[in-house]
Amino acid sequence: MQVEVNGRYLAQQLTGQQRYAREIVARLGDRMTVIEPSQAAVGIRGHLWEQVQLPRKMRSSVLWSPSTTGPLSVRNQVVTIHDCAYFDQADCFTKAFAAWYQFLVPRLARRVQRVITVSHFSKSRIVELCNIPEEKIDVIYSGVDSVFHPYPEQQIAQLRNELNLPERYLLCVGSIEPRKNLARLLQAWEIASPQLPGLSLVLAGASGRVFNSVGFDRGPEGVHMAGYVAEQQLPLLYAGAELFVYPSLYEGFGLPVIESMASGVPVVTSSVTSLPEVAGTAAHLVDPYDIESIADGILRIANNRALQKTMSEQGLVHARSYCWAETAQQTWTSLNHAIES
Ligand SMILES: CC(=O)N[C@H]1[C@@H](O[C@@H]2[C@H](O)[C@H](OP(=O)(O)O)[C@@H](O)[C@H](O)[C@H]2O)O[C@H](CO)[C@@H](O)[C@@H]1O
Ligand SMILES: O=c1ccn([C@@H]2O[C@H](COP(=O)(O)OP(=O)(O)O)[C@@H](O)[C@H]2O)c(=O)[nH]1
Repeated sequence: MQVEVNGRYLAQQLTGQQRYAREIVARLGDRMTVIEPSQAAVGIRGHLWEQVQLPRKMRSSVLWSPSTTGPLSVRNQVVTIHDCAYFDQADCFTKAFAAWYQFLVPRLARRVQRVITVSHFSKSRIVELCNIPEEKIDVIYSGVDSVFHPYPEQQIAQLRNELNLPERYLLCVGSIEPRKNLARLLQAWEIASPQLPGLSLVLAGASGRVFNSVGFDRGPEGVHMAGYVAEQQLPLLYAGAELFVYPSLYEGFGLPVIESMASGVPVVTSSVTSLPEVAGTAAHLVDPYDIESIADGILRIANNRALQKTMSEQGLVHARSYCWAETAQQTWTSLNHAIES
């Protein structure tokens, strides 16, 4: 049995949802046919393609939509809904994006055969906001690519040269958008940085059409905005960091947390939404709405080499429980469950 895949993700920049789709398709490719849109199918054109052209291109009986949206006319479908941020954090997105997702996703969730999601936190929000029974949803954790691991200093130094990075840095990776809480991170950095001589903060990620403003254009002094970092460079960027700081307000999973743990870097992240579930006991958790709490988390770890080493070891062990091959296997089981029903 071949499953057809909604390939709208192929026309989008690689962030969390697109990485998820790509990693699973790479492992189940022999059993899947990806229906590809044209490269121009982004934004509204992408949604039109998904609703109108994609159903016409389908041949087999089951469609998997891996990135939260899918065609409403196709009932024989499994959709992976990553989060409900367009409801719970609607202000972080443009009005049009939030309104369309609020209209589309609950209807889609009710129509399709099964729903997959990436954390128990997201499952609870989908049950409530999309009004579907919890038995219809499979929770399947995302994985981490084997390219994320500790690297020798020589290779990291080469990347620092290429990207013109500071010698010693704390890192945050994520789109430049309000949900990632960068404005509070910068305020916390202002409090913490005088006690961290020689350390800079590096922010990696791009802004996007669908997000509201984060409230600043340039990072203040001591903050290096690296822009979108190509995936070939990302493993070294993580591995070179002394600490990963990710005080996000809302995640469905939070791939960068596991990517940095797999890179051997200690993590400070938020105590809300999916992040405590995904980070387990291997990260230091802070209140993302409290600037002092973020600054305190940074200082506790950045100033303590012994704690950094312990957290790095704990993170490396914890990250091993997230594996794309396992994610793909469980996804196939869920798809088969839908096919059989
Ligand atoms: C970085 C970020 O916050 N991503 C969110 C966002 O995803 C964007 C969305 O899927 C866009 O889709 P569309 O073509 O329908 O406008 C993509 O273009 C962007 O590349 C994505 O970043 O919203 C998702 C839904 O809440 C969320 O899961 C994802 O983390
Ligand atoms: O400059 C960047 C910023 C992010 N990413 C990748 O984009 C994904 C972001 O994951 P997240 O779960 O934060 O997804 P989002 O909420 O941004 O969609 C991660 O796999 C990152 O490695 C990347 O390749 N380059």
